[in-house]
Formats: sequence, C-alpha cells, structure tokens
Amino acid sequence: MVTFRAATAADFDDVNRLIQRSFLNDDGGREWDEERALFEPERAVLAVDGDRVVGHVGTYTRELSVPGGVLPAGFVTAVAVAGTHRRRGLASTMLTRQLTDIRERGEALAVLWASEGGIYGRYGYGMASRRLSFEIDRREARLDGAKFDKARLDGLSLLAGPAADFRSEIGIVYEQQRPLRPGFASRDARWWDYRLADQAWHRGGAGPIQAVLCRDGDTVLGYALYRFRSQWNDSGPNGQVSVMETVAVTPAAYTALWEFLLNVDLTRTVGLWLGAVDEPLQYLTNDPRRLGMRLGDGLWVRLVDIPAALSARRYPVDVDVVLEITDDLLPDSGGVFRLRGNPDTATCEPTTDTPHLRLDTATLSALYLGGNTLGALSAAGRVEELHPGALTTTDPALSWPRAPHGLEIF
Ligand SMILES: CC(=O)SCCNC(=O)CCNC(=O)[C@H](O)C(C)(C)COP(=O)(O)OP(=O)(O)OC[C@H]1O[C@@H](n2cnc3c(N)ncnc32)[C@H](O)[C@@H]1OP(=O)(O)O
Repeated sequence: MVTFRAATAADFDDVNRLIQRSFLNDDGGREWDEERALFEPERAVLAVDGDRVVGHVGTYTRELSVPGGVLPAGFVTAVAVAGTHRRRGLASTMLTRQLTDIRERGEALAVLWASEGGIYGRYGYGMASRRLSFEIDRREARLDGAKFDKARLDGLSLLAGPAADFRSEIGIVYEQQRPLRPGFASRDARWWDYRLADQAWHRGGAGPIQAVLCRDGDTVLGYALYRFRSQWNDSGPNGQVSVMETVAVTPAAYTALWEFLLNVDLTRTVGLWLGAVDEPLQYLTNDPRRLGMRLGDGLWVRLVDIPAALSARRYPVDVDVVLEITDDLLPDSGGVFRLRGNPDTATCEPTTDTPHLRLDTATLSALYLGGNTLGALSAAGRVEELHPGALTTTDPALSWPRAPHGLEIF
C-alpha cells in the first residue's frame, strides 16, 4: 500500500535515485553535493510503498520577484513518480498536499518549470512567463551601430575568465537587478554554488562556465555567463557559444556584453535558451530574423493566497476592480475580491460587492507576473466580463514594463 509522508535528510539518496531515473538521467559516478545542500526534506512530500520511495515532490524556499515587489514563494521541483506506480493519482495527491502546505506556511504562490506543458494546468497553475530562445548565426547577425549610442560604450571595459573567479562581482550585479525583473529568484550561497557548479555532467559537451564582466572603471555594470564548444568541420572552425544568462545594469553594458558574445573568433553560432520575451537583443541587431527566435513556455505560477499575492505586487496605473475567482482544487482559496492598486501601493480583500470579471485561478496566475494580457486571455475565453468596460480598464493595470523572465531552471 502506498502511504505519504514528509522526508528526512536520510531520504536524499533514495529520492535522488528516483528523480534521476524518472528524468531519464544517467546518475552513475556523480557527486550530488550541490543538490544535497539544496534539499529541504521537511518540505518534500514522499510516496512510499513498503520501504521504497516511489514518489516525490520537492519545494525550495526562495523569493520570487513580481511586478514592483519581491515575495516568498514555494519553488516546486523534482516532481517524480516511479514508472511502476504511474497514473494512479500519486502525483495529484502529492501536488495538492504541497499547495496546501505552501499556503499554510504563509507563501502566497507556487512557481515551477514544467517538464511537459500539459501537466500543471489541472492543478491551477498558469503559464505566467514565456522564454524566447535564440539560435544565432553570427556571420549573418550583428549589432547595428545605428541602433545604439556607440559613444556610451567607449568608457566601458570587459574582463573575461572562469566564472568562479568573478563570483562576488556577479552576485552584486544580480542582487541589484533581482527586484527589478519579475521572475528572478533569490540566490543564496548554496544557489550560487549550484548555478556555478561546473561538473562535466552539466556541460552537455561544452567547456567550463566562463564569465565576462562589463565595467566602468571599478564599477561592474553587467555580466554574462556562457560556455564555449570547440568544433571543426570541412569548411573550418564551427564553434559555438552557449549563453546561460546576461544581466546588465545599463543598456550600454548589455550592448557591450552582446558585442563580445557575438564576436568570439572560431565560433559560428551563439545560443541562448532561456532568453526573455523582451530581450533587448532583438532591437539591437541588423536583422532580427537572423536571431533564430523561438517561443516556449517559461515559469508556471499558482496563486494559493489571492489577497496576499495581489496586494504584494504593484500596478502601473490605478485599478479598482472586483474579481470573482473560481478554484476547483482549493475552493477556499477562491472567492470574490476587491483589488485596489497603483504604482505605489495595493490592497486586495474579500468583498460582497458585485464582481466585474470572472476567471479561474489558473488564469489569474497566468496574469500575475504581467507576462500575459487580460485581453488575450479573454480572447481565449478564459475571462468573463460581467461589468461592461471592466476588461479595457483592468487590462493595462495588470501589465508591467518588463516581461517576466525565468532565468534558470530549478
Ligand atoms: C516541476 C517539475 O518537477 S516538472 C517534472 C514532472 N516529472 C516528470 O516529467 C518526470 C517523469 N514523469 C513522472 O514522473 C510522472 O509521470 C508524473 C510525475 C509527471 C505524473 O505522475 P502520476 O502519478 O502518474 O500522475 P497522476 O496519476 O497523479 O496523474 C495526474 C494527471 O496528470 C496527467 N499527466 C501525467 N503526466 C502527464 C504528462 N506528461 N502530460 C500530460 N498529462 C499528464 C495524468 O493523465 C492525470 O490526468 P487526469 O487527472 O486527467 O487523470
């Protein structure tokens, strides 16, 4: 019989074996120090059959940046059920328990990356951000000097080397930008260890993680993390640059970093898998079509405490709207709420007032980071306008100047 329980630190090896097998990974011969350090056993839900761990859902305690704020969230990870026990409802039981636990801990939302896009909608998750991938033929694409102020790049200098050498500089830039970009996540020392862990297993055939810093005098204004892959074919060099993340404080620093990344000798392609939908690169090049852009789903968000979540973010224009939210999985999380907000403050409280808009939790969650519009979700039939005009007035308030950006898979 399958039973469910929290994990202990001693479960790590069994849990890890299940995860690696479920994700079809070869777990042979690896140390798992970084993963072990991140494991939060008291937050994990296990399914156990006899003495075998046959199911796991994990939660990391981190902060998520949202429009105009930063809030604690449950970062959902490593959802896995043994092949022998699938399609019997184990994942559903564990994921529902997990959401209740996240709410009881006072976190307003859960966030995850989905291995497959069809899994999480049924649990009230909405696709809250998208990723824009780039596969750039660097002989065809270049930065177009007419599109930026070259003079601003003159005072900047670049410094490149193994990423580990620049860990503190990178961390400072990241912390500076983190609250400003919805979708960014807090990174303590353990998360930086994980991000910069450079085992061959992480490399996918490429070399060790490199960093390039952009500086103005002693001030670091941005960095990029990337890897090289050396390759040759009959026509000569065919190397690749795989960009992991580019974070910059100023537009000039961003431009200088991409100028560097697009001009590495002996390379032919530059890839960025987890780019932002509003990645400035697409507005800086001679021909955006040459960037090989492709859209995919990014962060999936699930609100579990609607008043707490909606009052924690900010709204670019005044909003005063009554929302009726249906929640089939956690009915007591739904209800009718009055949201009042502006760029500086927001409140959201249960109300008996007549609703203006009706939507379900997954739809509200998809809107939460500002990465989708009310208009688009309404066109998909996911929002019901109960008060004429409410869609038009509420839509701009739920947007945000920067698109949410999930920078890393966790
Ligand atoms: C945040 C993350 O960790 S994402 C990673 C998710 N994990 C993986 O992809 C690893 C490989 N897969 C697995 O381990 C399992 O198949 C899981 C965890 C995805 C599902 O576990 P199960 O115990 O079989 O799920 P469960 O029986 O509760 O089914 C839940 C529902 O999801 C559906 N479902 C399960 N997997 C998928 C999928 N890949 N695509 C679409 N629907 C799916 C089931 O059909 C079921 O639907 P229903 O409620 O309409 O009947």
